[in-house]
Amino acid sequence: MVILNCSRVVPKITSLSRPKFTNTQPLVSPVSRRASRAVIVAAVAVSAFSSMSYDRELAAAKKAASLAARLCQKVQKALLQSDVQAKSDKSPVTVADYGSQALVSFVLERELPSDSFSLVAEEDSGDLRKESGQETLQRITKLVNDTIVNDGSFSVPTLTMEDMLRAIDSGKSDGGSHGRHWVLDPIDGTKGFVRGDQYAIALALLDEGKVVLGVLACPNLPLASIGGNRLHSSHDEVGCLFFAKVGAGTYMQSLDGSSPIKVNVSTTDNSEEASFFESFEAAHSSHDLSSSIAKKLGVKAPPVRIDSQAKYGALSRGDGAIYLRFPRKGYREKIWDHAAGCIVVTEAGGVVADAAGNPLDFSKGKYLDLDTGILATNEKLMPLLLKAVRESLEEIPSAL
Ligand SMILES: Nc1ncnc2c1ncn2[C@@H]1O[C@H](COP(=O)(O)O)[C@@H](O)[C@H]1OP(=O)(O)O
Ligand SMILES: [Mg+2]
Ligand SMILES: [Mg+2]
Ligand SMILES: [Mg+2]
Repeated sequence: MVILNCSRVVPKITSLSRPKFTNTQPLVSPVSRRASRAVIVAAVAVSAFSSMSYDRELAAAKKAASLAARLCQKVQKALLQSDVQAKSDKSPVTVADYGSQALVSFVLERELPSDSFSLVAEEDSGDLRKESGQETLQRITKLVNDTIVNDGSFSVPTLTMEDMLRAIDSGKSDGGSHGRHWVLDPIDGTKGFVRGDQYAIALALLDEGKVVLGVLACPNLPLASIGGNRLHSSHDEVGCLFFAKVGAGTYMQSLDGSSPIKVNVSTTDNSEEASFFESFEAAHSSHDLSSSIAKKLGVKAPPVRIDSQAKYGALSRGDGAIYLRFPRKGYREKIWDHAAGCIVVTEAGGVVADAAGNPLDFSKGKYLDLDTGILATNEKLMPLLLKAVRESLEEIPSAL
């Protein structure tokens, strides 16, 4: 049995050689201006949804993500090596990914019984329906039932293995531009989860193709800032719940249930003091490209490398000012990897765009159809960032 070292939950911070560049002039090209305008037009369109309240949905989403976080914490604390299985794409998937998805689906359906329910989620029950998946399915069923019983707010008979398969498969919706669809990554950053590092339960709601609310539960993220050169200790209090509703701002509370505080992205317009986030896994995002961009911007601080949409959460409270993500050519971004994080950042005053400056479009089904990469920062830095991205992509196209 492998027990993960759970005291090692503080994100690892890898250093980057200090750039010597002094170029800080914000020479905004017409293309960058057009791209920035496109993002602003999209923001105005989203404001049409601000009049809706979505209060019930947000309360249900917070409850679902918090309970799923509890289940995941329990599994991460005593992760059996045999919990890690290979899916066809070779990514590790654990009983916690399935359990989290079943639990979120169960809670949303219970809390919002009158609504028609559509869920676009990462996992499916295919492997669990095979003979070889029976033991795993039993363990998932026990985990979910234990979590529900411990919570004490649902009076339901014990859920069966068949209930579990149904709950997981209710995440088979394709989403799209009509009606409402929940979007779920039951564990975002599974590699971080398996390593004992950062991960997130990411849940969002689409209404007519727009993200109208998002919740990010980050069980291992310190409540205090992880930005800059701050030193972390294993005594830092961890466990953050970020939530955002269209037109209503972004808030953070502890997963233990403290009062929410409003959070805002960094307001710096000085790119030299803008530290940035990127994937821990170099295979998920080109570190060469972000290093080149950082040099052009004159960024002095080393990158903060952590797994999952915890990066969007940290950005939304100003721990750093930029998030860069450049997957290898051919990788297709999924909506559940960005929907919750995107609204958490935009409602905190940030901007999220692809490498051409276009806003992300969540209305096209499971995948995001985008140009090259994803960037998030504040409105003041975005034009400068887009220019640095364009130049770096021209200089080192082989980075992707
Ligand atoms: N080859 C890949 N390139 C880019 N992203 C990937 C790749 N494989 C998995 N992912 C997904 O990228 C996200 C992790 O991003 P990051 O590296 O920023 O933490 C996760 O959603 C992860 O999926 P999963 O939800 O299965 O963990
Ligand atoms: Mg996965
Ligand atoms: Mg993911
Ligand atoms: Mg996942």
